[in-house]
Amino acid sequence: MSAPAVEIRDLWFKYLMAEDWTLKNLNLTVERGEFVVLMGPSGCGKSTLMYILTGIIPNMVKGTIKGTVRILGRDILKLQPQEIVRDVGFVFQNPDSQIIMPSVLEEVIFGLENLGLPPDEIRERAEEIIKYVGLWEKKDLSPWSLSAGERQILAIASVLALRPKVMILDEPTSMLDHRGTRRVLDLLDRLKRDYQMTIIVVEHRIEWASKIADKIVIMDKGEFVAVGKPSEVFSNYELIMRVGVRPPMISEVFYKLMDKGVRVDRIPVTAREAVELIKGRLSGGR
Ligand SMILES: Nc1ncnc2c1ncn2[C@@H]1O[C@H](COP(=O)(O)OP(=O)(O)OP(=O)(O)O)[C@@H](O)[C@H]1O
Repeated sequence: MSAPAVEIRDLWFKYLMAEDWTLKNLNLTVERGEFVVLMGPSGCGKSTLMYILTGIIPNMVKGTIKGTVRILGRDILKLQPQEIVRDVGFVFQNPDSQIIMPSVLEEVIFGLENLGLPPDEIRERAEEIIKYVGLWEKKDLSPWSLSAGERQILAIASVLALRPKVMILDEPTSMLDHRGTRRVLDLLDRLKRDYQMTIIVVEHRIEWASKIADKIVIMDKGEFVAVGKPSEVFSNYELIMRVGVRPPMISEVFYKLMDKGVRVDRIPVTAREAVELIKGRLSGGR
């Protein structure tokens, strides 16, 4: 039986100069092909966890770590960054921090050159991925002539070209306008559909997350306080309110109905689920 995509066991982390633990006793299993959305208030430790999953901690940022983190069965706390990038792709909040080459095509080629592939194969792979993400018309342009959303798509394409088995994205839409956000989220939808890639993304767009996520992980003060399907996590009204994560709008409507004394069998997380619930109730009442 193959190992899960990610296994985090009893993970604790404290930054070098910090007094308190930033991550406290984290445990999580992400199966291959799962789409996980990580949420939580600012400063709760989301980026810190992403840095551990990608090897930035402990290779570039130091601190005290306890516990184990296995990706595809390998203990990544013991691996060098170049060994980790074989399996794990990382996309930062700010796409501009990853761009260095003068054209879109060269940018994607640049990352592939480190893999030691024959030049023809590098070009083929780069062209294929640029077409897939919809930047073909712009392949010869400077990355700096693209919109911020397109630059983030380019950053994702450069990582995808390396064919990672696990993609980690830390708030990839936080610097984008509505249109840029839409493009990035649509691309993540397609990656899930077309490649069943294991994806862990920090993202606050709750309506989108509720539709796409296999698993939602809610973090608060360095701990995982809820892990489960969107419907399980958002049905926990008290917890959602305590942590201060905004639930899907449709869930909020049903919380309010509950407050008014209406019997609610289950909290829906999408409009479609709500329609089914209401339809069931109306036809049952006839
Ligand atoms: N290099 C560092 N040294 C010491 N403390 C740090 C360091 N980097 C982050 N922290 C602290 O660790 C805690 C968690 O930060 P982190 O960036 O992981 O949170 P986050 O949930 O990603 O926040 P945000 O949503 O605002 O990006 C914060 O209290 C932060 O101040």
